[in-house]
Amino acid sequence: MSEIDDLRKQIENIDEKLVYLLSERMKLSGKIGKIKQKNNFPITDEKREESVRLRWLSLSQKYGIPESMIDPLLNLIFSYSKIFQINPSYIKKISIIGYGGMARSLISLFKISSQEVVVTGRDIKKAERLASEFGYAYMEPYKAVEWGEIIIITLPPSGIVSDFMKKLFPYFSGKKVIDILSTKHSIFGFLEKMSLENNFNYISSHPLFGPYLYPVGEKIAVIPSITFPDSKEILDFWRNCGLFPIQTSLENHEKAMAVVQVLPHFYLMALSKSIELLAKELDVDFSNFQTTNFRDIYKIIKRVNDLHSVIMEIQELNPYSQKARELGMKELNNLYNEFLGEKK
Ligand SMILES: C=C(O[C@@H]1C=C(C(=O)O)C=C[C@H]1O)C(=O)O
Repeated sequence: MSEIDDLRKQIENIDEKLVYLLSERMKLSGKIGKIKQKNNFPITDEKREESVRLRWLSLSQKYGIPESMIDPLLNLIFSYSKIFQINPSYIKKISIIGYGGMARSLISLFKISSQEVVVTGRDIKKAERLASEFGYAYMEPYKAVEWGEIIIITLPPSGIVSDFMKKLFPYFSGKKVIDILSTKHSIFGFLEKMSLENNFNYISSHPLFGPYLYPVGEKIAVIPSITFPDSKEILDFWRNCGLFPIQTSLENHEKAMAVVQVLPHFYLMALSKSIELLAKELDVDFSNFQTTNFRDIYKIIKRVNDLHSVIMEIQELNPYSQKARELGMKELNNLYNEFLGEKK
């Protein structure tokens, strides 16, 4: 056996141990998941994740492994560890109207929590493609609505008030209906009215995460309406699928979104543009000089740019947007003047 073959054999032995240890770690995580479920604790424990991360960092120093390996490895381990903590205790029939990124994200969650799902929408091809990605089926709109116990509308505001939906609402009678918009302001009132007129139970939800796969342990805001005042069933439903639901009111939700979405997006859009302009004006190619902080910020900027239409929708529709932007401008100006003052 050549020396390389011998070393490769040793690597294979270690790989087997690594995979075995990963499976043992996942089993322990699953046990913790059962205890959390019994006590209604959230799956994600950020404090614990931070302390695990710090421990890994100090171990990486001890054993001479580059620190930069730790974050990507641990992020992957945490997300799969949390998948092992989902213990669905019941199965629901869920009809998804729409086939965008958030529909995909939620369907991935329904898949790993063993829920029954059909996908529907105006474009049969797109709905079929999304459904089959997870081994689910397409159903035509009226049938899907009739089949589902829970109807989740994942359309943008313009889709919710469209003729397509207006024709569909009469078939919603007796169903539990959820929208997932980031800005509820005008649409909440519209859907509440539709639910009164068409005799369905409307409860709004807002996933507090982006359109990525398997968002286990993430939070989702739940806002009851007149036709679905007791949110317990839907809080339970989201918990059963691996999310951490937070009940709130329409007003409180919009205020919170002004703080966590409107203001940061506003700054990030301006930052994105200013970075581009400054580099042009200074005539510098900075791509080889990205610091770790800059790389992280740039990743976020890229995500914000990728979600441009949703982000503009939030800026437009959130009732506290103008206030958030005014305050943001004022603070930027104050900071600017402070630096001017220091120079004098
Ligand atoms: C396993 C747990 O659940 C989650 C997964 C963690 C892990 O894989 O180490 C840590 C914290 C939690 O977000 C736990 O709470 O300990």
